[in-house]
Amino acid sequence: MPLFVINLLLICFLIVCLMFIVRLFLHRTALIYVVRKWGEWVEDRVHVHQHFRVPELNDSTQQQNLFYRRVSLYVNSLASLEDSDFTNLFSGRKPNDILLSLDDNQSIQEVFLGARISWVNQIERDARNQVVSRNFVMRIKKRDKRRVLKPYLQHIHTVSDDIEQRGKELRIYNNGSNGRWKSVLFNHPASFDSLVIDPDVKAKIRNDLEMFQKSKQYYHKLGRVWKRSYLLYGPSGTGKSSFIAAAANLLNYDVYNVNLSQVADESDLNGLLLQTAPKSLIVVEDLDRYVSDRSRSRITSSGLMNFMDGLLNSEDERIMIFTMNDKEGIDSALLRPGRIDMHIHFPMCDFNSFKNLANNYLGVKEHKLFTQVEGIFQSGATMSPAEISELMLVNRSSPSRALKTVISALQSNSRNGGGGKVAARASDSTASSPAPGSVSEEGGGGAWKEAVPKEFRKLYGLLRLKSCRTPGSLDQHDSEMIQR
Ligand SMILES: Nc1ncnc2c1ncn2[C@@H]1O[C@H](COP(=O)(O)OP(=O)(O)OP(=O)(O)O)[C@@H](O)[C@H]1O
Ligand SMILES: [Mg+2]
Repeated sequence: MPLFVINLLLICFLIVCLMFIVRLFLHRTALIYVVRKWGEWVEDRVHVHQHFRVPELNDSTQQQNLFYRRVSLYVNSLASLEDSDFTNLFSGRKPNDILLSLDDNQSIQEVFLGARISWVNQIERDARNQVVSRNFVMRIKKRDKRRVLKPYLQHIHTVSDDIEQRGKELRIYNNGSNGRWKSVLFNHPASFDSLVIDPDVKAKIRNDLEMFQKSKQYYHKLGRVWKRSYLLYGPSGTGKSSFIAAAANLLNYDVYNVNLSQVADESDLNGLLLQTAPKSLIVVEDLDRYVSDRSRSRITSSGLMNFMDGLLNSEDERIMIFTMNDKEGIDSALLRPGRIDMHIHFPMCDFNSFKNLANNYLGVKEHKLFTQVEGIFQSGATMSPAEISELMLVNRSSPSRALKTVISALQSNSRNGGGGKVAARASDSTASSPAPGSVSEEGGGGAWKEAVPKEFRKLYGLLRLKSCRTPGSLDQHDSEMIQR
C-alpha cells in the first residue's frame, strides 16, 4: 500500500479519535448544553416566529381564563422543567407530592411533533412588587404553526385533564329521598395491593379497568356508550366493598352509591343517573336483596335494566358496579353480557388468601403454625377474609397469638358445620347493616360479632382480657372489641 494512503488513513483515524474525545468532553462537562443553546440562538435568528399569549384573566370581563389554568398545569408538568437550570419546588396535596413550578419570566422548551415550542411564564409587577398581570406566552416557528398548533392545543387539553383527574380529591355521593346526591370527601385507604384476591384475577381486573380508561376512541368507533359494568358476588366480608374503594382510588373516580330503597320511582332513578359526573363509579350494593324483596324498592325489573343500560352521553366515561351475596335465582336477563360486562367472584378465605392476609396484617411470610392452618383449610374449614383480618388486626402485637386465635376460630367454625354455614350466617349478618354497601364503612367488626360462633367469642374474649393486662398494648379500637 502506498505511503500516502497509510498517512491518509492515519489522519482519518486521528480525526475520528479527536471528535470522540471532544464529544466526550462536551458531555462530561455539560458544555454540550452551551453549544446546543448557541445553536438554538442562531436558529432563532434565521426563523420567523409567532407568539400566542394566554392571559390569566379575560381582558374584558376580568374573569378567570380557564385555558390559563390548563396551560399552567401542562407547562409545570413538562419533563424539561426537571432538567432546567432553575425550578421552584412546592409540596402537593398528597403527603409525598412535590410539585415543580416555573419561576417569574422563566422560559421552557419542548419538542412536539418535531417542532420546537417555547413557553414564558410572564409575570408583570408594579413598583411595590405586586403582581399586575400573569400570562403564558407561547412561541412557535411560523413554518410549524399550521401543522402543529391544533394538535398541540388538543394535547394540552388532554394532558391537563389527566393531571387534574389524578390530583383531584375524591368524593362519595349518596342519594337522599329528595332525589338528589349528597357528597362527602372520600379517602378510603383501600388499594389493589392490599386487596387479597387471586393474583391472576387481580391482574386481569386491573388491566381491564386501565384498558377501559384508555378506550374512548374505541367505544366511539363501535357506537357504544363509554361504560363498563362489573358484578361482584360472594359472601359477606370477602372484599366487595373494599374492591370498590380500591377501584375508585386506582382510577381516581368519584363514587356514586345508589341506595335503591331511597329511590321513589324510575324517573327518579334516571334523574340520579343524569346527575352523575363523568369519570365516576356508580355503585349499587346488595342488588340481590332488592331484586328478591320487592318491598325494599319501587323500581320494576325493566326500570332496573334501563338504569343498568344507562343511556348516558357517549363521551362520558362511567363504570357501574353491582354487588350481590349470591347470584343464584337472579333473572339471567339482568346479568346478561353487555348489561354486566364482567362477573367477579369473591370467595371465602383459602390457605393462599390466609397467607396474604398474614403478610399484610402481621408482616409474617412464613410461620411454624402455617402447616396446621393449611391442614384445617384442607379439612374444609373456612372463614371470610373480614373475620380473619379482624382477628389478625386486634392481635397484631403477637403474630403467634394471632395465628393461634385464627386456628381456634377455624376449628370452632369447622366443628359448627364448616365454611358454608359461616358464609350463610355472615350473609345474614348484613341484613341488619344500616345502609347497603357504604364504601367507607369498615364491615369487619359488626359482621365478626354475628358470624363467629359464640363459643369462640368466649375464648377470644378470654384471650383479649389476658392480653389487655399489658398496659398500652391495645388501641381504642381494641378496647371496643373487648366490650362486645
Ligand atoms: N379480599 C380481601 N382482602 C383484604 N381485606 C379484606 C378482604 N375481604 C375483606 N377484607 C377486610 O374486611 C373488611 C370488610 O370487607 P368488605 O366490606 O369489603 O366486605 P364485603 O364483601 O363488601 O361484605 P358485605 O357483603 O357484607 O358488604 C374490609 O374492610 C377489609 O379490611
Ligand atoms: Mg360490602
